[in-house]
Amino acid sequence: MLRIRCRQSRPVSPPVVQLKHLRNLIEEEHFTMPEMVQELICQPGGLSQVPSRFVQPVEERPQLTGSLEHAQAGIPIIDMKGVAAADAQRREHVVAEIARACEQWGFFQVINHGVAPSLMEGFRDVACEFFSLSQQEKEEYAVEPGMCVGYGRFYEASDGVANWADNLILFSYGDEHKLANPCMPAKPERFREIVDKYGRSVFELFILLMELVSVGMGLEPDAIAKQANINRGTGGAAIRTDLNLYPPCPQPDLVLGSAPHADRSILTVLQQNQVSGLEVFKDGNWVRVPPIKNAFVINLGDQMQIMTNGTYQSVLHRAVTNHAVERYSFANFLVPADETCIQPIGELLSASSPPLYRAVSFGEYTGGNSYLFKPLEGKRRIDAFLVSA
Ligand SMILES: O=C(O)CCC(=O)C(=O)O
Ligand SMILES: [Fe+2]
Repeated sequence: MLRIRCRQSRPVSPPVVQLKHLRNLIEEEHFTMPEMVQELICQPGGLSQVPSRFVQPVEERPQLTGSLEHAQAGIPIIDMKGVAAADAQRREHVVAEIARACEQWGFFQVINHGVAPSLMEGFRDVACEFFSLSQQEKEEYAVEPGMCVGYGRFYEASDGVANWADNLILFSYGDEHKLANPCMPAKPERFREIVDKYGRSVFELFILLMELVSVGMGLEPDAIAKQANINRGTGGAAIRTDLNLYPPCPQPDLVLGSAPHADRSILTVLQQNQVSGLEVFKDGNWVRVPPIKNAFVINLGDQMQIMTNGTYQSVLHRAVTNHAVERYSFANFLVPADETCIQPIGELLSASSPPLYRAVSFGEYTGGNSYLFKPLEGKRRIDAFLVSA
């Protein structure tokens, strides 16, 4: 595993000024330099206490031992081997397993999913190499005003509690897939090439997953993709990829790497390194998702909950940190074009099963990505789109 290099801290350094844009976007009244966590922990003499802006209120703090007790509670692990081939029996079996996982968990892991292990490893390597660049080099790709991609601290809440995480956000597939975007790192050397390959391969997995979920609901294989207007290469659908770095934390029981949230995507496909930290809220407990090498963690996003008219739910999850070693996660979010209208699939509706959610364009749903910079109004945005709301 690549280690993060600590650089000398730089009390005043011109490149950091670029991060001022972040602050403009979050409209803080008082200017406080958003410092990357990676820099924070590299202070001379080390960091023994986390700054107060990272400290969660008591009720939100992770019960790290409690979470571990539930570690074996069993997020389903589904072997997708052979499912893309013409083996009807195998496909039926996997469809049933996915349907059960969607119903009971909203989360599952997949192995033998079709994305080559060497490509997953290549992606992990370039992502870790990016975070190992000097602060100055990384900040060449700092988020720009009005943009939702680049290097920064996207979920830094202006009046909430900050996540113990640094992020690099990019589009790895689709019309928005701008390899030429100035915020798309050109370093390390193979970064763009690997992101491009990875994005294409993960997109194929998304298509396959949507088919299997559709069939499991008794729908045509393309029902979900059609409803969300997801097509290969056209239509504005995209994969947004968040590269999350959670540096080791001196007080992991006080902070969260990622505060509880549900994803706003259709589906999320996440790769994590061999350090656990992802937790899913299930029956009142936080359940740890154990890392499995070259597996993907799949979860249903809010758009899936709307399209399935609530049959499947997007589930709250969070990331916790630890004091010993950095954790990485790379989350790919399948998102429709902003103008795509998301609504419950007609075939799932009847007189006894009326639409629970109103039709909403994805752009309206995300509110122009303002959620990247503002604290959540409650954890479940989806509730605002209930017909009864
Ligand atoms: O780090 C993780 O495992 C979770 C990240 C996550 O939930 C997200 O990026 O939406
Ligand atoms: Fe998430």
